[in-house]
Amino acid sequence: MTMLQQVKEGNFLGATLNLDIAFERGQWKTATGATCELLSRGVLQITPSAPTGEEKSLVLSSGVHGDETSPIELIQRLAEQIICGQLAPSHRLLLIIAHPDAINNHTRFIEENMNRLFKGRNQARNIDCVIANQLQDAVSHFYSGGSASSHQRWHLDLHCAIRGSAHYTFAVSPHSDNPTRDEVLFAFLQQAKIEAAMLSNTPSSTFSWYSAENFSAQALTLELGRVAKFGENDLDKLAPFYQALLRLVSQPHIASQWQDGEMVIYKVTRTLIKHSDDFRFNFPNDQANFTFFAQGQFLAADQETEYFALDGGESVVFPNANVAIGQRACLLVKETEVSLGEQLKVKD
Ligand SMILES: O=C(O)CCC(=O)N[C@@H](CCC(=O)O)C(=O)O
Ligand SMILES: [Zn+2]
Repeated sequence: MTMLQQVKEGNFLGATLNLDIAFERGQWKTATGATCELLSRGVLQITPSAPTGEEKSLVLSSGVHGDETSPIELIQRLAEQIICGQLAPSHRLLLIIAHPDAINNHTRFIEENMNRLFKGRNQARNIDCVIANQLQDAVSHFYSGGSASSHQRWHLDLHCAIRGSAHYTFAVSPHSDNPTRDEVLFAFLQQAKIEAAMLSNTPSSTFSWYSAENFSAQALTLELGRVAKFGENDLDKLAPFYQALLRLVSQPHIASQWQDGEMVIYKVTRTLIKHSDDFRFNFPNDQANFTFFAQGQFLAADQETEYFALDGGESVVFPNANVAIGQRACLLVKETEVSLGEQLKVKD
């Protein structure tokens, strides 16, 4: 079967991962009248049957890290429902299974962490850089074809965490000076029963940051449970998220009111960067995300620099001493109150 035949039968994932079959571009209509366009391997654009120009342009990406499989399974499920005519989208969608080589390799990346390669054009020194460049182009092209309002541009980049976590699901809102924290985005998180959200305080070079910074998109990295192999994910635990996603995709509008108090909000207080191979944490490698350290507790050391928890204590997220030098070794966060309004803002 050709790639296009497989995708038209609903097997977006199988066709994407089979590197023995050549990529084939193609366009077709589903039974609900939606138009599907396979733009490149793992990149499927869907246009609703009667676009008004006011609908959302929604990027849903998975597989930026090859070993984070539950989001990939969810994107396959969504693609299949749309392709097979069981779900009629009300919005423009760009469904992405990002890194077939890393997925086939069952690893986070091949040579470089792709989710640090979205700050602009990369020199094509390896497959991770080549794909990151292609994805930047795909997203840029997709947003240029949608509504003029940046509030209608959304990007949910779906991941899962390497370690256990006090919050099974949580969101990372990238930092941008653009208004990318609309109330309706956080209302969606609550409808999806996402347990916590972290508000970043400095720019990063992640895929969600790319869309927020360059296109003012309502963009988030979403952590959906814990890394497991294909077939071993407990997708029932992600059912509230998937049901909310189906409503987001299929309904013209979702309820926009954010209810204070139903989701724990953290602000990022510090990003610890690994400056040398001597970087080490003063806690075990498998320390759970959001573990709290009281003020003054020794957290980490890097050559002569020592890091201690600051005033009121801090919680650690994504600790990883094995990252490349110059990259983020962890985030330190603190629970915070936010003010309600059109945009979520940290109360200082
Ligand atoms: O569990 C971990 O340590 C990593 C999970 C993961 O891949 N997280 C993303 C977060 C991106 C962001 O900060 O928006 C990553 O590290 O790339
Ligand atoms: Zn990830």
